[in-house]
Amino acid sequence: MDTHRNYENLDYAIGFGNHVETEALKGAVPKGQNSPQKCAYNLIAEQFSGTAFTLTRASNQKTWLYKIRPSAAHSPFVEAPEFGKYVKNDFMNDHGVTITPNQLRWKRLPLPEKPTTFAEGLVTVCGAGDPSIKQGIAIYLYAANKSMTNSSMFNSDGDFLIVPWEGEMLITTEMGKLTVKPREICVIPRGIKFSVEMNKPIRGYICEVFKGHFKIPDLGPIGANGLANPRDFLVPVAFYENTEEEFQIINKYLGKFYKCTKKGSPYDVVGWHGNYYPYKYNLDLFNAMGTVTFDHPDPSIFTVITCQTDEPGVAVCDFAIFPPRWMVAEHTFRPPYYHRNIMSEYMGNISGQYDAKEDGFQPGYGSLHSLFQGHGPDHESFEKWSNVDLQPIRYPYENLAFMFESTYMLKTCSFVMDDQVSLDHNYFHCWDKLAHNKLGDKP
Ligand SMILES: O=C(O)Cc1cc(O)ccc1O
Ligand SMILES: [Fe+2]
Repeated sequence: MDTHRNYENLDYAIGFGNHVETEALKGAVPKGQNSPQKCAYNLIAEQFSGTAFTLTRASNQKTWLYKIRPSAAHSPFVEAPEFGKYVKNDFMNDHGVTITPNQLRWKRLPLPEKPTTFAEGLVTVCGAGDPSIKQGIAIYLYAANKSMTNSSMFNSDGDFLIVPWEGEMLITTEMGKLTVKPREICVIPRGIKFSVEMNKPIRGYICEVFKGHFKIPDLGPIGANGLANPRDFLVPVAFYENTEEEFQIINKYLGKFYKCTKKGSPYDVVGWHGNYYPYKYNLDLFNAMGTVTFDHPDPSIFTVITCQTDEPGVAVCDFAIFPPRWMVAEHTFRPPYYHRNIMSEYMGNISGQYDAKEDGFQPGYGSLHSLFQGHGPDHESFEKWSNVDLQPIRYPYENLAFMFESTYMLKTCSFVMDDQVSLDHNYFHCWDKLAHNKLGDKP
C-alpha cells in the first residue's frame, strides 16, 4: 500500500471558483497570452474546457495547462472490463436494476479481500439518466486498499463529489496534489486525470452529476456570510513529474472503462491558470445556521454545495450535512420531522450517530428514501425526543451524517439489492412500534 508520491505539507490556493495561476517552475505560465508560439521550458499549451465555450462568463470554466507532453500522445484506448464490474451509468434502460419504491438501508461495503485500487473499487448503488445526454446522477460507494501506481483515471461522464468516511485519500491530479480525509470532501470535475493513493484502506461515498458543476449555494436572506464560506475551499497548486516511465490511463466513458498506455506521466503540468480544477473542503468549517426559536428547519439550510438542474432551485444534487451544532429549539420535536418528499434522499454517515436513527445508522451505512416514501426517526428516537427535557444541547462533535438530495427518481443496481451482506432487510421494522400509536387526549 506504499504511496508513490510525497503528500506532506502540501500548499493550496484558497477560495471557491477563483481564477488561479500557479507555477512549479517560475515563468512556466506565459504572461499576457495563453498560447505563445513557443512556451517557456519547451512546454506545450493545452486548453482544458470544463464548460461550453459560449456559456455565460459567470458560469464559464476552463484552465490552461502548460505540459511537458500533450494529452493527445498515447496508444488507442481499448476496452478494460477488469474495471467497473460494479459500475452502471445508463439508467435509461432497466438492465441490471431492481426497481423498488421501498425505504432502503445498507450496511457498510466490506473492505476488498484482494488488492483493489480506487478505480477498481467503485460500486454504483443507484442513479438516474444517462451520461450520453448529460442528464442524471449516479451514487457510488468505494472501497480500496491499493494505491494507483503509474496509473491514472479520468471520468468523461460527470463530476465526482467524494465523501470519505474511512481512511485518508492521497490524490494526485493534473492540477496538483491534495489529501482528503474523513470530515473533508473533494470534487474532481469531469475530465481531470487523477490517481488515488493511500497508507491505509479507504472507504466512502461518491455522487456523480452527469450535467453541470457543483457551486456553493446562494445565501438569500442569510446575507453575505455563512454555511460553506468561499475562502475555506482549497485548490491544489502546480506539481509535475518529469519521467519517461510508462503510464496506464483509464477512462470512464459512458459508464464503461477503457485503457491506454502513455509514455511519461500525465502529471506533467508545470504551470496552469484558470478556474476548472479539483478542490477540497473541510466540513468542520461549515458555519451552520439553525432555529433559535422553535421548529425543525428544512435540511436545505445545511447545503454545502449544489449542482442545479436547468430549473433554478431544483437540484441534480444538493449535498447537505448534519453537522455538530447547538440545538436549542423550544417546545419542538428536535430530530427530523416525519416527512414525504418529492426529492430522492440518499443518506450516508461519516462519523458518530444520526439523531433520527441513533443506533441503526452507523458510519459507512447508506439509506435511500425515494419519492413520497414516508420516513423519519425510528421508534426509539421518537420516544426519546418526544419526552426529553428540552435544554440547549450540543449535537456531539463526532456526529456527521450527510445527504445527496436529488430531483431524479433513482433506480437501484441489482448487485446492491441482491447483496445479502449489506442490504438491511429489516429496515422497515424501525417504524413498527409507531404503527400502534393511538389517538390520545389533548394535553
Ligand atoms: O430524512 C432525513 O433524515 C434527512 C432530513 C433531515 C432533516 O433534518 C429534515 C428533512 C430530511 O429529509
Ligand atoms: Fe428525509
